[in-house]
Amino acid sequence: MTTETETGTRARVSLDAVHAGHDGADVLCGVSAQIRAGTVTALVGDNGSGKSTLLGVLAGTHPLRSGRVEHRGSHRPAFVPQRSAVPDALPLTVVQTVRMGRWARRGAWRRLRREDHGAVAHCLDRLGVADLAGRPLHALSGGQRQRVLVAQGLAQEADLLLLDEPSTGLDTEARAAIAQVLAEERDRGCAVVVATHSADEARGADRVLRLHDGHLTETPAA
Ligand SMILES: Nc1ncnc2c1ncn2[C@@H]1O[C@H](COP(=O)(O)OP(=O)(O)OP(=O)(O)O)[C@@H](O)[C@H]1O
Repeated sequence: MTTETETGTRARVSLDAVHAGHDGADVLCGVSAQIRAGTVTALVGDNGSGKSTLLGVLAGTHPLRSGRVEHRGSHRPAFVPQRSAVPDALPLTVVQTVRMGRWARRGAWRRLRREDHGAVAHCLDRLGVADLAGRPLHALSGGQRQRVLVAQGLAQEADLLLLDEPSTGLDTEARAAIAQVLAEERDRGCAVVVATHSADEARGADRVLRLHDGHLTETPAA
């Protein structure tokens, strides 16, 4: 049986000498890392340094040129994309968007159960968007839509949660709400990786990894 302590120290995902990129050019040049359960890792680096590419590799959606990625979780990773990566005109309401997060557990288009609806309501509540549940996504502000995407990620109840700049463009209250839910996810044993340009978000993490010139280095968390 796995104890709490072991859960807290086990790697949810390991990267070994990963090379990956776009259009023939390597963006990640031999990246190795272990992401442990029950931690928040901030992924920092300049624009174009490869943070989104690395999140795609961790999610298992971006192809490797060489190296290895090993997942040890029991569910598919949850990935919360940058708001700009999601079309503004998706014909979905807020609650429908968050319900899609449950498909990771039930299978796409399957009938959701009472517990799924409960989980969706809880996630809407945690991100402060319950009162927007019936609104179409395209009728939301950018910050509201960003919170809905995070709620969709939470609804997956994954053991590896990857977020691409979730706090960009958010007001102070929304940033604090996201910091709070990420800490809660960590406390339930989830491995959280958050790409960020925010010094505050990096300061709140257990660990900070910096991408530069295709290489990943650990920087002290302030
Ligand atoms: N679809 C793509 N096709 C070609 N090149 C790409 C593609 N996506 C990213 N790149 C290139 O890969 C490199 C890394 O991009 P990536 O989006 O991973 O960086 P990032 O650190 O997330 O950047 P930002 O902080 O601006 O979001 C950049 O040089 C970028 O131009």
